[in-house]
Amino acid sequence: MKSKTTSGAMLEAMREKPPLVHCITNYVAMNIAANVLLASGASPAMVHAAEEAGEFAGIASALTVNIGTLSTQWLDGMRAAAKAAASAGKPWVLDPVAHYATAFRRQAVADLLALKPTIIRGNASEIIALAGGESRGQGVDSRDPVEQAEDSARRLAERQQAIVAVTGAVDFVTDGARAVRIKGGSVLMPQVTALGCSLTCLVGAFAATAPEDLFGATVAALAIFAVAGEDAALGAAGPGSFAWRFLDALAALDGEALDARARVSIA
Ligand SMILES: Nc1ncnc2c1ncn2[C@@H]1O[C@H](COP(=O)(O)OP(=O)(O)O)[C@@H](O)[C@H]1O
Ligand SMILES: Cc1ncsc1CCOP(=O)(O)O
Ligand SMILES: [Mg+2]
Repeated sequence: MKSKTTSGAMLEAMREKPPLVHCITNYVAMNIAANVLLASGASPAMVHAAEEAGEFAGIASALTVNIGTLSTQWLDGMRAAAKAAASAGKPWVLDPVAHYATAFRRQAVADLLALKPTIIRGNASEIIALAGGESRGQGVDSRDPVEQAEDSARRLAERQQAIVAVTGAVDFVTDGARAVRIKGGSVLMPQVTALGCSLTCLVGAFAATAPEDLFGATVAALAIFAVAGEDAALGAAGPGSFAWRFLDALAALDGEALDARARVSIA
């Protein structure tokens, strides 16, 4: 197997040996997220029941947890899975969808943060609020620019000892010490529901492929979304055709093209 030092090499390694990714995501995202992982080369499994989520996390190579359509039973499954992943030393990714909206979500996210996610991926409003700032988010949608979330992301990464990815027009990734920005994507992406949730699952897939370089894995997932988003926007008539073009664009990208076209810069 080639060394996994670039986003493209990680993509090729994932396709060579598709990782089993345990996704606890929401009802809205389940189908598109599974298709995004398949198009990228990973093997998704959407498993959320409290009775089996802990056991399943022991089988999978990485876990992703998303609170988009939360219930007490789902939360029990998330906690069991996060504990199992953490105790097995497997990476797990948290997507704190609209965590600022209700007391139930705020408490759920506090419980999950205590279980030490290795990576946190959210939009700018979610990351600002998670770091303790005033966010302007409305429901699941961000109303803050990523630039305004960069300091929050750095603080959150230091506090949680985690990698934090903030997405939007220009994405930002930090582990508290290092930071990069990733350009690309399309204005049509926030017009298609659950693309952010799908990206969180894809971060899990890259983390499963390159657990020795979780920062690089996070960047690789965001970079393939950025490049495939640009490709899908060419010729898309609107959000509907963008959505299926995006899956095709993910599947069509190879490692060499990803490395040649990813626009990643040190922040
Ligand atoms: N204005 C934009 N221009 C280009 N890409 C965008 C834009 N807004 C979001 N994206 C991309 O859409 C994907 C989902 O991010 P985002 O919309 O921030 O997440 P969420 O759906 O959780 O709110 C990411 O790949 C991000 O880079
Ligand atoms: C619309 C909606 N409602 C609850 S979860 C969800 C999907 C949110 O997806 P994303 O965070 O990727 O925009
Ligand atoms: Mg989201």
